[in-house]
Amino acid sequence: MAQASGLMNGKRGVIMGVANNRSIAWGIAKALAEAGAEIALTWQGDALKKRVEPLAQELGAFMAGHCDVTDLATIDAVFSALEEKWGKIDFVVHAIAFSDKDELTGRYLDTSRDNFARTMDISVYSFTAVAARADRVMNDGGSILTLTYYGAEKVMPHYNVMGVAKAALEASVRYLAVDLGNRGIRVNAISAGPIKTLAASGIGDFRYILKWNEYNAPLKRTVSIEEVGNSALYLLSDLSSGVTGEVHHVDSGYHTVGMKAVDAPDISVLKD
Ligand SMILES: NC(=O)c1ccc[n+]([C@@H]2O[C@H](COP(=O)([O-])OP(=O)(O)OC[C@H]3O[C@@H](n4cnc5c(N)ncnc54)[C@H](O)[C@@H]3O)[C@@H](O)[C@H]2O)c1
Repeated sequence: MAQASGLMNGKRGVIMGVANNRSIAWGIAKALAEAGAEIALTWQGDALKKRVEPLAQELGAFMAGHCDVTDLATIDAVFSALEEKWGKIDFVVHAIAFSDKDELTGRYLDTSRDNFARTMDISVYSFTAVAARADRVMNDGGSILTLTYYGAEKVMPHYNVMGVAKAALEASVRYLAVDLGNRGIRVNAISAGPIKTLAASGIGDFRYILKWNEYNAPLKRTVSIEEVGNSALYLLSDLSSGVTGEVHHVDSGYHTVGMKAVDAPDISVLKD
């Protein structure tokens, strides 16, 4: 992406949700760093800190702190650390979601109240909580991005309560875009196609979902974290200065098709 070099010069921001080098957030971090951004990373707990630390070193990123979004004080602490280090920031990436994997299989109907509330808290409310804190330390004209999935729009096998959460997350993007628009701050989402990450491994029959996308998407393949990163670079840079409240699909075009492709094999569920 040599043509992107310098696009993010002078811009600073935080990327929340790197767990390892397969995380979508890591694909975004690499694209932004390559384009000249100064980056801060957060981590969830000591176990992940060990994985995130060497990745941060690779990009010269600032380790902004432990953040478990169920504990709002940890979000406050991260934004205080960013303010202390940089004063103001220009972008925030929220790549955080969680649901009990026992409920990411079978019927949506069987979702428990506890897991429904926890899934919504971690995967939806946290975005609003982060945006509220970002508002206080963000330069006018900043950009905020979250990650969603097509299961928000259409029923996907096993996605269940996470689909309901992503629908609410996408609605949050639109409401936050209005709340922050008067300062020129933009709020968007990338709807990524399926990618094999730690979070995705909790979803039932995920290999089948990957294969189905590969056979039926217009581009006849799945997407990489680098491709999501490059689209994130557009949404976080001034190239997209007229774009807000948008859900941008980076899914090899899968969301445009209505049926199995005529030339696609009629596969059945694949077991690991
Ligand atoms: N992988 C896919 O197929 C796919 C497709 C579309 C959208 N997404 C979305 O992309 C985002 C990133 O997921 P990923 O696939 O890169 O997986 P990942 O496992 O690499 O990242 C998920 C991140 O969420 C964080 N997280 C979970 N609970 C948290 C909490 N309580 N507090 C703070 N952080 C918490 C984890 O620490 C981890 O860093 C998620 O929102 C996911 O729903 C993923």
